[in-house]
Amino acid sequence: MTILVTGGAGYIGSHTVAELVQHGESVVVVDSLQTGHRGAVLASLNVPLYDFDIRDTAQMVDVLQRHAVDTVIHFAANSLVGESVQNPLKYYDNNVAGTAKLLEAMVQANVLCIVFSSTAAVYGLPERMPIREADRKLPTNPYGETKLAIERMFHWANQAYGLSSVSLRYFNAAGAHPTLPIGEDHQPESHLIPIILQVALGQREKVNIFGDDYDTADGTCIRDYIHVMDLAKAHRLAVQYLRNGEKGASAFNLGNGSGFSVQEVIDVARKVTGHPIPAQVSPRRAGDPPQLIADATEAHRVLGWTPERTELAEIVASAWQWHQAHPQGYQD
Ligand SMILES: NC(=O)c1ccc[n+]([C@@H]2O[C@H](COP(=O)([O-])OP(=O)(O)OC[C@H]3O[C@@H](n4cnc5c(N)ncnc54)[C@H](O)[C@@H]3O)[C@@H](O)[C@H]2O)c1
Ligand SMILES: O=c1ccn([C@@H]2O[C@H](COP(=O)(O)OP(=O)(O)O[C@H]3O[C@H](CO)[C@@H](O)[C@H](O)[C@H]3O)[C@@H](O)[C@H]2O)c(=O)[nH]1
Repeated sequence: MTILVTGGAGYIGSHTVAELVQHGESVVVVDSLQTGHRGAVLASLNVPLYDFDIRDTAQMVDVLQRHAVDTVIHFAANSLVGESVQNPLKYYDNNVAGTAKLLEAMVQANVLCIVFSSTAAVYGLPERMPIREADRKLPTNPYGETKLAIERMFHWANQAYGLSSVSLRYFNAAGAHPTLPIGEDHQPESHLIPIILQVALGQREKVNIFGDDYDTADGTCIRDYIHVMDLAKAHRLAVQYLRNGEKGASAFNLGNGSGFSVQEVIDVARKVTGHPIPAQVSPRRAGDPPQLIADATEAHRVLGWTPERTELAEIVASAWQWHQAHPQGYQD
């Protein structure tokens, strides 16, 4: 039994590949390398990397059959909120049409289990905190909208083709692998923690705080930061859940259940790095909800998932270790 990982050369995908390999799984990666890195896959030994687009149905069917794949983990997507507002069709094409093409290949190859990278962005402006899976979903940007459309696609594909799926709604991924040389390298970087650490490395002058007039204790946005290796573990458990014969289309939040403001993240990073990390308040970023905190009780109850690296200082220190060792990222 082999697991095919789309987007396995990307940030969360590569950590999940490493986790699977370390647990004795046979893994194959399909990644167009549009934002991923060959080196991120090379770090996990003996994992074949096929460099093609998930919309190439013929190649996908061939790889699914050749490697006797039983489950797909699907990370491949575009995922920049701001870009999705500027260019929504790119997101509908790569995320929604891309997933439709992937499912077409899976149905042809009779591979009927998928674990999917969904997001807290499906909720939009949440009706209550912490957020539960059944809460209202009204995305505030095309990125979240495409992820929600894909979740709905799984529902209908279940009815029509018997596809079983688990959608994992991540909150804010951060941190890096504790031993292998893999970590976060997005070009350009838009995520808060790596940006803060680039300031500590002297690569940026300061961090911009996007708004300090939100209705939160210190006025800055609150997020639920979750270590990338805890996300990786959840994918391994979700595959197990499907292999145990679970049918249908389920969805789980993945977060620590505690929120930290942008200001608090900067303060923690100052302690971890020993750098003053200059910060300045700038205007709000369009589409940012004030607060996103997960209720991940269901992932614990159903998948048996318990995050292990829950302290924010530990998560920031893990990212800091990677950025110090790889100040220019993968350099590919
Ligand atoms: N980073 C986060 O905090 C976060 C939070 C919630 C959800 N997600 C979701 O998790 C997934 C992974 O995020 P990431 O931060 O690791 O992103 P990433 O950009 O590092 O990884 C995505 C990978 O998919 C590949 N890819 C994209 N389109 C492809 C295509 N058409 N065919 C083949 N390969 C393709 C890219 O080359 C890249 O390697 C995404 O689906 C994203 O929407 C991320
Ligand atoms: O230079 C920066 C960058 C970010 N922020 C703020 O920091 C917080 C976190 O931002 P970021 O790291 O960009 O993450 P999010 O926008 O919360 O989005 C992430 O988390 C979402 C789920 O919560 C996922 O859907 C997205 O894919 C993922 O990028 C937000 O309040 C931002 O406004 C700043 O103040 N300054």
